[in-house]
Amino acid sequence: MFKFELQKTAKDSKARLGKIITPHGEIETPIFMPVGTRATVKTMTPEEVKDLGAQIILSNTYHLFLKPGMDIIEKAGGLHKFMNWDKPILTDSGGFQVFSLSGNRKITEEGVEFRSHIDGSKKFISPEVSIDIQNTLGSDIIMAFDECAPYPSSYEYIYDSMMRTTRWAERCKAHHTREDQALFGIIQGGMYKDLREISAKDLVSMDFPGYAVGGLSVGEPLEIMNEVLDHTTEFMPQNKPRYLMGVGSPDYLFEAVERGIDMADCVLPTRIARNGTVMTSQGKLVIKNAKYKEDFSPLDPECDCYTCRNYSRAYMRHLFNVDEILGLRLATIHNLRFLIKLMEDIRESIRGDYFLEFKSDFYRKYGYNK
Ligand SMILES: Nc1nc(=O)c2cc3nc(NCCN4CCCCC4)[nH]c3cc2[nH]1
Ligand SMILES: [Zn+2]
Repeated sequence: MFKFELQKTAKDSKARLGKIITPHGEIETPIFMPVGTRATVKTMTPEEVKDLGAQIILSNTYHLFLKPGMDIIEKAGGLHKFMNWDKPILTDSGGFQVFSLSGNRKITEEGVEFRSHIDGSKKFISPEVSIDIQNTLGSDIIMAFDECAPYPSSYEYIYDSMMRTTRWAERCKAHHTREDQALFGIIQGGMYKDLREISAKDLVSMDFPGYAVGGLSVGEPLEIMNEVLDHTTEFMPQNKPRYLMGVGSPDYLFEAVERGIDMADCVLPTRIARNGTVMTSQGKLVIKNAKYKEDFSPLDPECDCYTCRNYSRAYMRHLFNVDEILGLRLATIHNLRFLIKLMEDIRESIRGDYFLEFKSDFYRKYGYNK
């Protein structure tokens, strides 16, 4: 039902090629996963997401639990049917969202009491509740219920939080029964290398089919993320997928792949698209800038997406200037294609043993002065 095949590891970095096999299809790694938090990749139809080359999308337990609620999704026959997406889906467990979205919440050993960010009503999620929700959603890869501690946090806080997350992971594993879903453990430990090692070893001993590195991309400098990540992947099994949560700009993706990460997700490309910022091979571009008023070239001359093949920067600037919905869609198509294509090129560079050269060429053109 769920399998990971490690196909190649680079000689001069920890970058690797792999393939994940799930009941809804195969996923070539390294992979970027578009986010469809509330059962839609915002402004895109599933067919458009597929045409962009997306192999798997992400959705969120927390949001779907609140709206439309599990009753409706159950009656719809699960999330795939409900949203008309027949490829793999990964669902996050609600841990991050509860801690980052709802204001007041109470964490106990049992779980987390919080108020819905929609109507303020009292809600409760525990490891068992999170697993039950994800079982109902029917996603192919589900995540353990964890606490993503804020940055910065004290050593003591991270230690207690990480140990509780490990106890919650045990409860998730004990409660999860669906054979056709792969439950990933999530490694915590903040920015403390010794705690990352403890968390990784404890979770690896529970033998999950895959592991995520949580608690990163929470505002820490990229250098710190890199250091913590480089250390953490040392304790993650070679033969299982490694998923870095919440990462989605070109540099973060390159740095993560270089340190042995296979999967990543982020709302960034779709979110910045909706406010008119697009990623191009020459760096980011804010389309509302007056300098594009009469620029009839495509967003990115090197891009093969529908938007770049059919529309100009001047037209895109016009659409954003007059708040036309088409602008949101065309910019989203471009940004998603840009990252999906980047991951295709990264996979090709690992296959051909030129990943590090590809990375430095890309950084130079994109304007990263690293
Ligand atoms: N269950 C769970 N556990 C985590 O530790 C976690 C850690 C995460 N870190 C992020 N970062 C997202 C950063 N993102 C950047 C672009 C704007 C919106 C926020 N997402 C995460 C999701 C996560 N989910
Ligand atoms: Zn494009």
